[in-house]
Amino acid sequence: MLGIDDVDMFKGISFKFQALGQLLAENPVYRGSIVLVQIMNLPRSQGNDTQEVQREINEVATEINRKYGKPGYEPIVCVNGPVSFQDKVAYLAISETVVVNAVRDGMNLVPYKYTVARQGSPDLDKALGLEGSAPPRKSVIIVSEFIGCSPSLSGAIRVNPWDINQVSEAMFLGIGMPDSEKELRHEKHYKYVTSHDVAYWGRSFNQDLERACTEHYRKRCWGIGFGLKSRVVALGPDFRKLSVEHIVSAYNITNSRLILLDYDGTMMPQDRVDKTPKDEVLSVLNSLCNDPKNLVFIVSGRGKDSLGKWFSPCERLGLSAEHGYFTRWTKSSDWESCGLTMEFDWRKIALPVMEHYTEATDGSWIEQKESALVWHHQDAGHDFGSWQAKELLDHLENVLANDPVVVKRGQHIVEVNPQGVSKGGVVENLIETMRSAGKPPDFVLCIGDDRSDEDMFDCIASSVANHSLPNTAQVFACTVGQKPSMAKYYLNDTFEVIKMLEGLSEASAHKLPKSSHNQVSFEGFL
Ligand SMILES: O=P(O)(O)OC[C@H]1O[C@H](O[C@H]2O[C@H](CO)[C@@H](O)[C@H](O)[C@H]2O)[C@H](O)[C@@H](O)[C@@H]1O
Repeated sequence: MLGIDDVDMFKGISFKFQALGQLLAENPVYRGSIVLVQIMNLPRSQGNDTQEVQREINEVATEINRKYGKPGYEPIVCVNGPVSFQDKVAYLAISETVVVNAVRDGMNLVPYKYTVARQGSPDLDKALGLEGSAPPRKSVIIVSEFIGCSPSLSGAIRVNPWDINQVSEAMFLGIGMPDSEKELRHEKHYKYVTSHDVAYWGRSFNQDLERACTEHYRKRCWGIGFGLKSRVVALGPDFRKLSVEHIVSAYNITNSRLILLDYDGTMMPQDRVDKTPKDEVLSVLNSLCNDPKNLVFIVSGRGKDSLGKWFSPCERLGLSAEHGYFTRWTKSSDWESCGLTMEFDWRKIALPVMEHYTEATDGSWIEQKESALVWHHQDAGHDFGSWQAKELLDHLENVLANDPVVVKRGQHIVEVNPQGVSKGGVVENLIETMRSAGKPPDFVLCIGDDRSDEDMFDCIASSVANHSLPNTAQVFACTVGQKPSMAKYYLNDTFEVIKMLEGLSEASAHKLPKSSHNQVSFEGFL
């Protein structure tokens, strides 16, 4: 076995020695045959800490050699640098295993150099006396999970360098590994190293740079917010504030309007504790619903019971709950479920993971909806909650990789939804229903603040592109707050949203003949 490291406190050299000690303690059969050659490059600095590391390394090596060595055999051979390039190549080429056990490091090229050296060359074969009969190439890499090259070494045995047991087991595994497996692992690494050469990295870096520059010139940067909340966002040149005059004039000339409104963060401020809609909200929704040219839907991630209760004063309002898992066309109609066949076995996997994060994150909690599971962290510490949410998202994506679900972040939430259920699907269905009824929408207003609402904007953009909407349709996809979004328009907050909707309802009120207040519901119309 071989190690090549600088002598510094991050390289985990003494941990590596301790792991070898444990291996020899547990497997006396290896005493006399296993040798770890540790090449120690000269330290790059000469501080007290380096001397301390050197002292510790020597102590551990001496102790292990005393315990498990015998005349003519030392399990640990330290080669103090500098060691010439040729000598290093020679060591690399003949070592069965390389161990890179740093607790922190940059890229660390030792495993790549080892792979190339083990692949050899005709000259090396000649030097090793293998000319003409070169056997298949094989190698074993034991690598710390905390160093830059680790993710690119898919055939390596990855270890936590702090865990002496694990490193020792990895050595045991490497030593006993069948040659055929060593060959396969070697082949993987060699392919990677030879295809990801300097020219490859140069090209991909250049491509990234070009992509970033294109975006940079296409977008405009804005400084937004104050104090700790200030940030710079890059926004498309067409992204602009939704002007009430503009939308009202489009509204006035159209006859089949689809109005889609998210709830939390759009109609209801995120920070309000009582989520019941205010009277002014119910009133504006009712007057929009009263215009026979309008189909108005609340499209929310909320459950059907809350939405049903909150919007009970709105007879003609359509509700889409749990991101479209449930739909109710009017107050008097029944809730319909989305019709997809669902299996919910994934809950048994997702729930314990969420519970684990809830336990570890004070203030967080789990919401169990009929179709989805949601982990909330609004009341947890701001930074810690966001950090945990990122971790949880990764964790859930990993454990649910083979399940029919989508894991998403929202405002202070991580949500697991069944695949195929999204707000985008709701929009698609509504447009299709209006088209089938001979009333394709010539006006679409869609407002939302969150990532799940981006699915609606995406669907609207596709409907324009594939002509599901008439060419002349007036389309207003609007996000709440200035931030990168697929929407072309923004309004700053829920207050502006309600004001704008009031503008539309006034426009309706001016046009409506008095008798229209007795019109039929959209359920009948569609
Ligand atoms: O689609 P929306 O109408 O925007 O609903 C999305 C989620 O709303 C609810 O969560 C939100 O309110 C919580 C307080 O009641 C708050 O803690 C959280 O941060 C908000 O995202 C709801 O509980 C979720 O199930 C919805 O998906």
